[in-house]
Amino acid sequence: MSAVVVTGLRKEYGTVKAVDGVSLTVERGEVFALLGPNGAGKTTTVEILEGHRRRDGGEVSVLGFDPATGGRAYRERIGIVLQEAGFEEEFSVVELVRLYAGFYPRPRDPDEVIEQVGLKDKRDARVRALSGGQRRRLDLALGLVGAPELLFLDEPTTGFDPSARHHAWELIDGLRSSGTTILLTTHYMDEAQHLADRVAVLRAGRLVAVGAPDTLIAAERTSVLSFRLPEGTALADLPPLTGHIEAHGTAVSVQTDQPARDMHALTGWALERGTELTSLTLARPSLEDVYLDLVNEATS
Ligand SMILES: Nc1ncnc2c1ncn2[C@@H]1O[C@H](COP(=O)(O)OP(=O)(O)OP(=O)(O)O)[C@@H](O)[C@H]1O
Repeated sequence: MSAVVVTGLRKEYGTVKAVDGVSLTVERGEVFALLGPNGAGKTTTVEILEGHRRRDGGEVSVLGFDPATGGRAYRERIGIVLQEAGFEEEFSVVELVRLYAGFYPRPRDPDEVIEQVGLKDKRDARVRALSGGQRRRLDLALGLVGAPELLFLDEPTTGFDPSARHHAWELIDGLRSSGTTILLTTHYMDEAQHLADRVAVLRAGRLVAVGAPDTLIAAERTSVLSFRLPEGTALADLPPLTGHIEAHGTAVSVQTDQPARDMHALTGWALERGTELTSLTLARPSLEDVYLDLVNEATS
């Protein structure tokens, strides 16, 4: 059984179609990232799955429950890490994690969770004395302490310093290895590319792509050959290339889906002329390139 099955999901606010017929499936044990520009409908979708918002149409099944009616039995099996959780400021870290542990039937050991999120040094610190990044780690600890089968992570590393981000990525990789299903939202494409088994790109309430990052990259974008025109040569002197050529001054880029052929033509041409192609690179597009293409295409 899949962890999440969504069919034809709809949510409207007045005339705004926040979610407009979204269908997707998240498999058990998968890390699934919802991507999309501000206002695309990510939070609305996730909150409906969490049981925090009512849907206007469509079917939703999460761990076999309808989140709208699943109640406590459902909430005990999921973990939610929100962007801005309001905490009891006077509690210490360990007190708060213990408090949350008490809400679940089979919680994890609070100290183990505190260590896992990298807050061991702050175990007895008051919440009000934590930095922004440390609060986010505490958010994560509170989401994990109930030993959830499915964890919702809303922009889990926003505000983290680079080393804290990498620590969070390792933690999420570790949760995946232990079989936890993770549904996350993020605006960081490198994060999605690193963590997610599959991503879904939402725009204006509709899905514009779903798939493994590598599959989307392979399907949507060509490779890019870049180099500088050798002195004394013009664009017109270049050999025939299969790709699309763009030039800014002497900087040339070729978008090609036949990189070996174009590279061969170009280097053969340069060798024949006895010139060097300085700063020649062949780059595979990143998920960010693909994402920008997808959300921009959808605008036009
Ligand atoms: N409570 C609400 N009342 C009215 N409109 C809302 C409400 N919540 C969201 N919307 C609208 O629904 C659309 C989708 O919003 P949503 O918060 O789901 O987007 P998002 O993809 O999570 O954006 P972000 O990346 O900025 O968090 C937006 O147009 C938003 O203005």
